[in-house]
Amino acid sequence: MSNSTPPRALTIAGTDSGGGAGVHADCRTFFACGVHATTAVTAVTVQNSVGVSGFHEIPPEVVAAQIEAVVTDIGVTAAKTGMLASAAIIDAIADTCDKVGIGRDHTIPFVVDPVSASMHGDQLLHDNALAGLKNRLFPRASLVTPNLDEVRLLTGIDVTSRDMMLDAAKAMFDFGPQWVLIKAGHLRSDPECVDILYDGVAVIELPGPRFDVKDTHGSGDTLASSITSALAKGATMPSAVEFGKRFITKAVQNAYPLGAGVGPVSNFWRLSDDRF
Ligand SMILES: Nc1ncnc2c1ncn2[C@@H]1O[C@H](COP(=O)(O)OP(=O)(O)OP(=O)(O)O)[C@@H](O)[C@H]1O
Ligand SMILES: Cc1ncc(COP(=O)(O)O)c(N)n1
Repeated sequence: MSNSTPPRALTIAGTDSGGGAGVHADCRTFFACGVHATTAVTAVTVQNSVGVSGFHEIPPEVVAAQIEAVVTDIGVTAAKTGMLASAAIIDAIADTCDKVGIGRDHTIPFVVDPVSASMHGDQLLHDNALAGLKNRLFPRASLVTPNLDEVRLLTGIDVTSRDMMLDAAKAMFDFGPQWVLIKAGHLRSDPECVDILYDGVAVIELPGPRFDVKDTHGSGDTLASSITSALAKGATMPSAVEFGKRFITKAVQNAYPLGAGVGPVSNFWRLSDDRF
């Protein structure tokens, strides 16, 4: 007897030694969603609940080789990016995605989370890499998932109300992705957390409660990797994002304290159980 191969997702991202965000959050989320996790590590961060004190970049050719090794043998049914660190790594990823068939014009859906800094404000992407994100990755993306700080950095739009999120979505859409998801986590004046999904025509609101919690480390990664999990199983973009929104809402609700700083959202809320 042999069992069938499950859906496989690839995360192209940095590690978080504290285990709250990055590759760790992505792999846990893939696992919780019943998806086999594969990785292409871009950088190793020195990180805990208080912040990021440094990182070591992986050579671009090693990042490319990881992607190629995984896709050509294991095959992946969806891929996502997180921390990418440098322009050279972004170039290597874009070239490799074209080579192995990842992206909006290929069969493997590609979620690009334009991570620029940690929630503590520590920079995770060099300033000169923003052009690479815009010119090389966004046009290949099936979905881009900026938070409001990333929207400001990439488009100059300072979103201060729910109405302005559509302006942000339109400006991000002009960079060439198939879909845009604007995340409302940083719109703290809003009593709810309503994210917006846009494809140039449809505007889909993703409503959700706003929980009064301090432990939200890894929320962006967890949302993007739960969406990627649903895409890996063949979901359409609107239903993948609706699934992701349900997943992250429960993950924030079940966030837990860790260390002296900010704890992570729970990627394993679905598995919580009091039995061994
Ligand atoms: N306090 C909250 N209560 C409920 N949902 C939240 C809360 N904060 C963030 N979210 C949700 O979490 C997801 C990630 O949003 P956010 O805007 O915080 O992204 P991010 O800044 O990239 O996350 P990160 O904290 O990893 O940097 C979104 O779906 C958002 O609506
Ligand atoms: C390796 C890595 N990737 C992503 C984040 C962003 O997560 P957060 O905004 O919650 O700090 C991070 N801190 N570290």
